[in-house]
Amino acid sequence: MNIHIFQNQQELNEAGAGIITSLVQMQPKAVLGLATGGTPVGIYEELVKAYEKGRVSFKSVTTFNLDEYVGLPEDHPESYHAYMKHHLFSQIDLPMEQAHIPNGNAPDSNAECKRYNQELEKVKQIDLQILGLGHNGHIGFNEPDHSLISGTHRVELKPETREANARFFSSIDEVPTHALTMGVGTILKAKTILLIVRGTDKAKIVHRALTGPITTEIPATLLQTHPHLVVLLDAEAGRYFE
Ligand SMILES: O=P(O)(O)OC[C@H]1O[C@](O)(CO)[C@@H](O)[C@@H]1O
Repeated sequence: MNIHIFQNQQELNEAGAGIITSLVQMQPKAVLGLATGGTPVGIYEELVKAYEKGRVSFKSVTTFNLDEYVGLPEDHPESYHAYMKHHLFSQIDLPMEQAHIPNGNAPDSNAECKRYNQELEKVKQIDLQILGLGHNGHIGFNEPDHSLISGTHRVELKPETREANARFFSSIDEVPTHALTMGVGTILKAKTILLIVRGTDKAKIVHRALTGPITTEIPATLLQTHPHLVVLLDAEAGRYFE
C-alpha cells in the first residue's frame, strides 16, 4: 500500500489526475472504474484541463461507474448519470457507448445487476478503480454488514449514508433509500485501486480502514488485501498517519 499525504487540495487533485492521465497515455484502451460524490470532483476538473491542453484523449477508454441511486430519473441533477455528464463526460472525448453506469431506473434491479456484471465480464479487468470512502467505511455503496456481496447488487442505504448525502439534496427525504452498486469482489479485482479521502471527518475511518482488523463491518478494510492500493489523503484525513 502506498499512502501519499498532501498539504493542499490542488496538489492532491493534480496527483490524482496525473495517475489517471499517465495510465491513459501509456494505455489508450485503459478501463477506468469511476466514483462519484464530493471526493473526486477536483480530480475530474484536472482531467478535463489535461484533455483541453491536448495531453490526453479518452476516445479509446472504457469506463465503469461504481454505483447509481435507485429511482432517481437519469436527468435528476443528483443522479450519478447527471453527475458524470456534468463533471466529466460532457467535457472530454469519451464516446458515450464506452461509458457504463448501472441503470437505477431499470424495472427489474436483479436483471440490471446481472446485465452490469456481464458488461464487466466483457473487459478482462478494470485497470484503475477510483474510490472514495463513506463515513461508515463503505466503498461504492457497499455498506457495513455481516457479509458482503461480490458482484453488482441492490443495497439499502444506511441512515448515516443518506444523512451524509443529504447535503446534495434539498431535504433528506429526497435522498433515495436504495442504490445499485458494484460489489467488493469486482472492486478488488481491479489491477490498481486509487483511494482518495479528504477531510477531518474521515480521518479516523480511513486510519481504521487501512490499519485495523479486516471486517465486513468496515468494507474498506478489505482494501488492505489488495496488492496495488494507492491512497491519496489530504492533511486533514491523513492526520493519524503522521
Ligand atoms: O465523496 P463523498 O461525497 O464524501 O462520498 C463518499 C463515497 O460515497 C459515495 O457517495 C457512494 O458511492 C461515493 O460516491 C463516494 O465515493
